Amino acid sequence: MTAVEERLYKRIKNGVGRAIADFNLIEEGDRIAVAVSGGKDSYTLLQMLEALRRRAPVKYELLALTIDSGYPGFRADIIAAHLQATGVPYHVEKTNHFEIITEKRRPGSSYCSICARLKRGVLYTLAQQFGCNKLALGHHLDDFIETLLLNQFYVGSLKAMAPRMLADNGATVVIRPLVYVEEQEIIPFAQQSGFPVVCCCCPVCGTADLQRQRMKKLLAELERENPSVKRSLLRALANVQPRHLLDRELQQVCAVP
Ligand SMILES: Nc1ncnc2c1ncn2[C@@H]1O[C@H](COP(=O)(O)OP(=O)(O)OP(=O)(O)O)[C@@H](O)[C@H]1O
Repeated sequence: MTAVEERLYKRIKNGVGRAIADFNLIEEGDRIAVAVSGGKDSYTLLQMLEALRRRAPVKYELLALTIDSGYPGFRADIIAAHLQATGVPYHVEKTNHFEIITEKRRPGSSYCSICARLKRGVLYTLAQQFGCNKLALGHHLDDFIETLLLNQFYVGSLKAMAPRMLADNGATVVIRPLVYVEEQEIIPFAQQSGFPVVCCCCPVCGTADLQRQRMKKLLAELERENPSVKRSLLRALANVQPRHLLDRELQQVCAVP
């Protein structure tokens, strides 16, 4: 590793360590399922959690989980070979999601959201089946703030993502240890690490989610004027001033007598 590569590796690892500490993401005895899609983010997540595990005073175990949704051309074998090489135990689950979505999707409904919902359900089930109390997902800082903006611009709600939350199944704790890591750190890291990134091969791969693309573009424009705009938006999520919002339920909580 060159000095520059080493610095990037340490910066990402420190960011993950900080998130773990700030949000109590990992505790003694945890068995964590790491959702690995074959994309740069979840490969990075797995590498960081495994590097930290080897030195952590807290004992925890990892299991990598990959869902093969059945899209023709999806190279689950490439992911499996990589996971095998990392030494982390893993499981690849083949599903018939492609068939289900093709048959059941109503015209106009979002392909990505149905696909993500189906995958999430299987990930929760598998985590429980394999005795994992937590599920780690590869969402990073940009995902958090793009979601924050999307919800404000298009949904009318003030919410982003949770770094730690109890899943709908009431049993699995979902964690997002890359919350402090920017996508522009992950891209060169994935390249320098030689991760075998594979395409999900779904029919809308790379063309979907135009609103998210719009947010990315907007943030890139703003960043040219203010290079710390993304960090500022992330800080805003940790610095909520309920008295200066319009939510009437919150107003009752903070009501001035
Ligand atoms: N097929 C899959 N198998 C296992 N986990 C998945 C799969 N698809 C998505 N995930 C999990 O959900 C997270 C968010 O999914 P999304 O499709 O938004 O991926 P992404 O932002 O492109 O990230 P990545 O680079 O890891 O694919 C991923 O980082 C990963 O942890």
